[in-house]
Amino acid sequence: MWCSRTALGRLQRIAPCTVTGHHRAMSALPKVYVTRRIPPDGLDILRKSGQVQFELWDSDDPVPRVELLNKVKGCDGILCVLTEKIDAQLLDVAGPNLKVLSTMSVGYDHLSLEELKKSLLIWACIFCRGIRVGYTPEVLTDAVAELTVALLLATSRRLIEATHEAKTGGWGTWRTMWLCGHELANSTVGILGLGRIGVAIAERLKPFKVKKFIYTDVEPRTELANMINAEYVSLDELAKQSDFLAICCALTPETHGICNWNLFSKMKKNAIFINTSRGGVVNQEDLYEALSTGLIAGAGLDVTTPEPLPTHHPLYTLKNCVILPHIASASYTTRNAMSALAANNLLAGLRGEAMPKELKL
Ligand SMILES: O=C(O)C(=O)CO
Repeated sequence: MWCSRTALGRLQRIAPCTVTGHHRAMSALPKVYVTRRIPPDGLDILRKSGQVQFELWDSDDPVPRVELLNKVKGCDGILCVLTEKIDAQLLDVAGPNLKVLSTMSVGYDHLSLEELKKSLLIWACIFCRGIRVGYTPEVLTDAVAELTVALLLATSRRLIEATHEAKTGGWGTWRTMWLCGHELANSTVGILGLGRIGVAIAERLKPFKVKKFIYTDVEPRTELANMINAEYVSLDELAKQSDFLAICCALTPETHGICNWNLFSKMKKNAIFINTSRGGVVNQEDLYEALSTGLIAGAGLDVTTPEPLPTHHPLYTLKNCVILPHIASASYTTRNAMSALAANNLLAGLRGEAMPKELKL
């Protein structure tokens, strides 16, 4: 149901699905479905715009797929988060009104880009979906880089193990080699996938007296690399030379499972592997083998496959594996900035204007 604000009080009681919108000439306003309770800045922008009537899945948990498919029918715009799979089925159900998809994320591996731009043959007519896509790069770079450094230090200096020992009586006396880790001073830091986030990580690590930054990507990224004085190397060399390896690449068919036995077996025994990109770039069985056999020293993962990683997963049993629940961008400032940018992308797209951050399809 699509309603005016006057009906909002009544409808809010049937949470988590809340209806809201603008009550003047409601039927004329574009219809938008927001697939999650997004941070307040973005919601305020949508509410105050007077430009759309929107319905929101007012919950911290993902909207069930059946509900999602039901709610997107006839929508002009969708604002989603990274847990929603935007595929052919959803786009078919949404129908030809859908003009804009705005995701509150920098990653877009949950969107089927091919389907978004596809032409379809319906009743002998060529119908081009031509859906424009907004996303949220840059606003989360600082938060993700900061968390990556925190995770790297927590893993390399064994902070989680250490607090556990202190709390559970393992702290006997000061011991010469107890809980020793690996330090950044004089190290080589490797970056797999050099973009804004990789540069921001390197800038933060430099004051720790890192000796050398190296990176690999599909091709040299000279301008970005010059900002951090990083050398372009092959994937093999990256594995061989890195004392710390930060994974910063997008998940694509080419990077799916790229961190596998082949990579781990070339890495140094003292190497620390850090992933804050997407779980799908890692072969987790191979990582488990590498960590449990001492092939590499440790891993810090903010992302896994699946998410959430089930509590019985073998990676949790390893002391040298620190697992976080996908929180790299989770600062109040950043999540609000992401929601505001997602809202502004959506509104600009619906007005037929250039979006502040539009994905080139
Ligand atoms: O924006 C993204 O892609 C995320 O993973 C959230 O941090």
